[in-house]
Amino acid sequence: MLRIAVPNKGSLAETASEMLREAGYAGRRDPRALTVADPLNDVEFFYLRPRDIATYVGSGALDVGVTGRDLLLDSGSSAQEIANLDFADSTFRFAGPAGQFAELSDLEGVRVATSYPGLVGDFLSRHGVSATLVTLDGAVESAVKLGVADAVADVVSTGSTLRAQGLQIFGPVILESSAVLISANPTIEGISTLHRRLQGVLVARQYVIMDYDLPAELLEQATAVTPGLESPTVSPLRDENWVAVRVMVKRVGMNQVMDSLYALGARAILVSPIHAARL
Ligand SMILES: Nc1ncnc2c1ncn2[C@@H]1O[C@H](COP(=O)(O)OP(=O)(O)OP(=O)(O)O)[C@@H](O)[C@H]1O
Ligand SMILES: O=P(O)(O)OC[C@H]1O[C@H](OP(=O)(O)OP(=O)(O)O)[C@H](O)[C@@H]1O
Ligand SMILES: [Mg+2]
Repeated sequence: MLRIAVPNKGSLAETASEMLREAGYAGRRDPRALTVADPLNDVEFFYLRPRDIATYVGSGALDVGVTGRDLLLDSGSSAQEIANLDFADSTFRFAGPAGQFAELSDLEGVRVATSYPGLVGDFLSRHGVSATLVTLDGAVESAVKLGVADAVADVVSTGSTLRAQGLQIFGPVILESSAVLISANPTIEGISTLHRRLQGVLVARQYVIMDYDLPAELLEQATAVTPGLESPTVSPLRDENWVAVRVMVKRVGMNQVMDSLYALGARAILVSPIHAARL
């Protein structure tokens, strides 16, 4: 039975559980349950703090888990990233009071507040900067105003939390993060099925099926607009000057693709969602 760690709280929890449900696994009926058995799929879920997941998976106590790339690196765990799950995208950045810091070397000797001392400490030492880390649990952006640090290093998504505290990003990007699937031993039986199922959910979320009718002589030009993942399916129509094309298209930008196809001469352009996929 594959033992899977799932975030129980925070930014990762809801989407992780949603993706697993869409992939056909049992979810939590009781939102406070710590474990859920799913004998039909031969897996058992353990709902844990996202920060702790890399520790459980790295030690081999659990086989595989969902966490953030930033949390994995911060933990120093020996678990490896086996797939990008493409949600909870963020960047990890330094920030300070507007105008006070311009580059990384300005951090020499100052106090930097963070909830990710492992990640930030490694980054600073790799770049030869020595600063004093002030480790906080959260709401790190308040640390400067409250006088316990001179700068911060934290997760940035829209940047509105930083702005609201009068802080400005500076220096290099510490890390581009997102939710990831991790394991200490990716060859464990069952992990590849879980991985493929989650990839299927990502495809179903990111792509649509596009069908259209097209004068046959325009097929090369239309294929340049919608190349598909491998190659479009082309079927004959009763009118032999026309063909029907079926192809996968990225959901983002699909309206521009429809406009381009229409301008080229395609008609009856239809879009349908993908409910599940195995590529
Ligand atoms: N605003 C955000 N946008 C995108 N990802 C985020 C955001 N805040 C945190 N994350 C990501 O969520 C993960 C942290 O999850 P965690 O549950 O520890 O923190 P949280 O969502 O900040 O919850 P809390 O701080 O309330 O415990 C990290 O991988 C981090 O990059
Ligand atoms: O760039 P933004 O879109 O503003 O998002 C970034 C903020 O979101 C997270 O905070 P969270 O709400 O999890 O609170 P926390 O600081 O207590 O972790 C993160 O720690 C940042 O503070
Ligand atoms: Mg947080």
